Parts: sequence; structure tokens; C-alpha cells
Amino acid sequence: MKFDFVKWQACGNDFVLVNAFNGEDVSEIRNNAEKICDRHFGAGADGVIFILPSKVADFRMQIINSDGSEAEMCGNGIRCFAKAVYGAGLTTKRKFAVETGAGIIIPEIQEDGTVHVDMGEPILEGDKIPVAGFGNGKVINEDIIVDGKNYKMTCVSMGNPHCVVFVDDINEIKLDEIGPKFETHSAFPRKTNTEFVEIKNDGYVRMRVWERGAGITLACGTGSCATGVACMLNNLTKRQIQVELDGGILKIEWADNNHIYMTGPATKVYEARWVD
Ligand SMILES: N[C@H](CCC[C@H](N)C(=O)O)C(=O)O
Repeated sequence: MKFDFVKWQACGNDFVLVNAFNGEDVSEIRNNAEKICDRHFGAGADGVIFILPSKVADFRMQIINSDGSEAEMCGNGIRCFAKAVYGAGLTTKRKFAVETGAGIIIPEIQEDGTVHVDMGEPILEGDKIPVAGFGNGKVINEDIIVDGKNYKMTCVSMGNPHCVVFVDDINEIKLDEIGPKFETHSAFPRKTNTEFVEIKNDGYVRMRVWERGAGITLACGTGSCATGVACMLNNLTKRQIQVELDGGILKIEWADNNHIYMTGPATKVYEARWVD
């Protein structure tokens, strides 16, 4: 297998980006995503992102997690995607439409190099997130028993499922132990990303994440959006907040048009060729 790729990171959430905009067959790369993401035997990444053509938007983005599973959407990934396609000259527009598993997402590259993204509307109906046992009702501050302990969860989909849990002290959370037990809990038919959140004040929260299909990452963009929605649904913050992650800070707004806006950095790290 031989292919060129570009390594990008956004708040430390890192990705191998592969340009298949001209319809190149990337099935072998997609089938080897787990090997490519391995941090010792591969390039090392939280996921592989493909730049693809679209019939309904300027581009299509496909995201494969480091365990080889496909996700509907990736918030940090789309900021990397936007700057990658602009930098590669695939568009001269700084604001454009990207087809994803979460619908059409609109990133806009800012003058300061950050990317402002219209992440669309959050999905709150239990059966659409999906979370079992809630029908089409919302899942706000509901009980869940994980590993014999009761937690209060608020669940949100940004195209991909998220379970947000508020805690008093985030440093007490043993993420590597409890994360996988949430991810594979029977309440989540399509598994879940899980965010543990400590409220610092009504405009600033600290969040750590165990991602579906990737484990602990330094940041999660869709998870930060879900965190913002959960904070606001529980009346814990204002409608604009900053989310402090292990790898950086993202700005999240739940606007009056019901869209979630995320703003944050994305940086190209290196270009390389896979030859194994
Ligand atoms: N692991 C996620 C996909 C990557 C999302 C995350 N890296 C982000 O920035 O949104 C899932 O399976 O839903």
C-alpha cells in the first residue's frame, strides 16, 4: 500500500488526511485505518479523514476512527479538513459546504487561522441519538448505572452520539476505566462518546472525553458541542461558553437559530508518504 497523506491536529486531536477528491480508490487505506493510526507500528493518529467529491456540497468528508469504525461526524476533523482543502487549492472559498454523516456542515476559515463551524442543530430525541429506553423523549439529567455506580447523564447527538456527565472534580474521574464501560453500555445501541464535565463558571467548563472508537483523546469537537448543549439544557451556563480540553480550548455557541457554532484551531503538522 503506498499513498501520500498530510498529518493535521486540532487541540491535539490528530488525523491522517487523504486527498481522494479526484475519485481515487482509497478502499485499501480505509480498510487499514487501524494499522495507519497505530502510534507505534503506523503513522499514529486518532483517525483517518478522507477528502471526497460530493454531489450535494463542495466536498464530502469521511472519518474513520482509530479502531477502524466509521463515525458520522468529527468536529476537530472538519476544521483540519477545511484548512487542508483550502491550502491544497481545492477551493478558493474560505466558507464552503461539506457533506458529512451529520448532514451539510459549513466551516469558515477566519483571518486569524482558526475555523468557525456551523455544526448544525443538536439532536435531542432519545430514539435518534440513540439512547435506549427514552422513546423520542429528551435525555436530560437521567440516571444510568455504569459498573455498579449511578451517574446522571444528558445525551445529545451532533450526528454522532454523546453522553455528557457532570462531575464535581474532573481529576477524580478514572477515564481509562470508566470510559469504555460507558462506550459499550447497553443503553447505547450505536455505542457512545462520553464527556465528563466540571463547571468552572457560567461561561467556562473543563471537559475530558472517552471517544467511541478512539478512547481518550486530547479533544473532541462534537463532544464539546454536546457539552455546551448539555450545560445549557441543565441551566448551568450561558449560551456561549469556552470548553477547556486536555489539548486546548474551543468556543461553543448555541445560537437563537438552534444551530451550534464551534470555533477553534487546526494545524498542519507534516506531509508524508506511507510505503508499507
Ligand atoms: N469518535 C467519534 C468521531 C470523532 C469525533 C471527534 N474526534 C470530534 O472531534 O468530534 C465517534 O465515533 O463519534
